[in-house]
Amino acid sequence: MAVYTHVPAEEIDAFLTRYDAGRLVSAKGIAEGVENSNYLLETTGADGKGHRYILTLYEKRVDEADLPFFMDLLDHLGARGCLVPRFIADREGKRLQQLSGRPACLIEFLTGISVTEPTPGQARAAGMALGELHKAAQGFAGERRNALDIAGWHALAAKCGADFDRIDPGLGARVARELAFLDAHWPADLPRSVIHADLFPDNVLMLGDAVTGLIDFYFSCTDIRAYDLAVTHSAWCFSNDGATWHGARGAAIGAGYAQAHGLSDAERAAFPILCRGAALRFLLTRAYDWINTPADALVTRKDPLAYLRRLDFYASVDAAELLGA
Ligand SMILES: Nc1ncnc2c1ncn2[C@@H]1O[C@H](COP(=O)(O)OP(=O)(O)O)[C@@H](O)[C@H]1O
Ligand SMILES: N[C@@H](CCOP(=O)(O)O)C(=O)O
Repeated sequence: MAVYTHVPAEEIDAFLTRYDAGRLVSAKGIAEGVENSNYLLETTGADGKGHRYILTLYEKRVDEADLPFFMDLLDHLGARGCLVPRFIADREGKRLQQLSGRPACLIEFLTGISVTEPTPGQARAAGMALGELHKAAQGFAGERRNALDIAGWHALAAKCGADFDRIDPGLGARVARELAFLDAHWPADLPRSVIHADLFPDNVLMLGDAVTGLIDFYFSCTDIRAYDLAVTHSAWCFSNDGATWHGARGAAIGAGYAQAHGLSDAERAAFPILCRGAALRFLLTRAYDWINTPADALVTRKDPLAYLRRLDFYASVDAAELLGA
């Protein structure tokens, strides 16, 4: 669940008076998500016809100073046809507010559901949506360093230290070996751009095979563009526990991305290494959370070993296996 800050309905109703959004009809905490507190709001709407919004309160992991980057990025992408939610400005033009002591924003609600077992058709649509996002991101002037780059992985691994082996005996040594491999082989000259960096199925809203929204840009940053495809591949092409590889989804994601954006020979050749990096990144953040989240916390911890299984798979295959011939 992800409602860390509980906001009384009266306070949300008063908050809404700053906007042309109507009066509050209902506010429901959203269980999905792990980073922020999210509410689904129903209001009477400025026109009395009823309207839905997302209210997000930013918790400790999102730095308030980064919010203008995310807001400008979504404006840029939205203006170029990407289905992304806009941050809504109040009557004074302010998009960032304070609510219950937290930075808070009112955000456009997008329809659609997140799939849990994507079909190849849905994987293809996700690959296309990522390619279109990368195309639309061209010309975006904002930049944000990826805190979870290779240096960030080293820092996280150091913080986990001896605790890795409490998760799985030998995990610390496996992570150290992988970091050494990636230090030696991480590509230095692939094209970089703004990337989403967390395009998991729960961050893609769909109706059937059609993408209706891309959400949760709070990890977006500037990094190797094809690394974003590797992150998406790692999230969409396996069973949740990482034990089963779905090759048809991999080929579909690759085909969708190639159609919408294109993938160079150099990006394709580096793809298995980029996937190893992606798998290690999520293994590390999940391991850190596993170690540091009390077992009785309200948020559900995600299994780091599901990403160790992906990592082992990526270390054993080539690009043709991952993306189709
Ligand atoms: N703009 C939106 N439109 C519709 N639903 C949304 C929107 N933003 C968030 N949600 C819902 O809230 C959930 C959590 O949002 P998310 O941004 O992934 O949270 P977190 O940053 O805490 O991981 C999503 O899985 C989705 O169900
Ligand atoms: N996608 C990450 C965790 C981040 O959660 P999100 O709800 O912000 O996508 C993972 O699965 O480890």
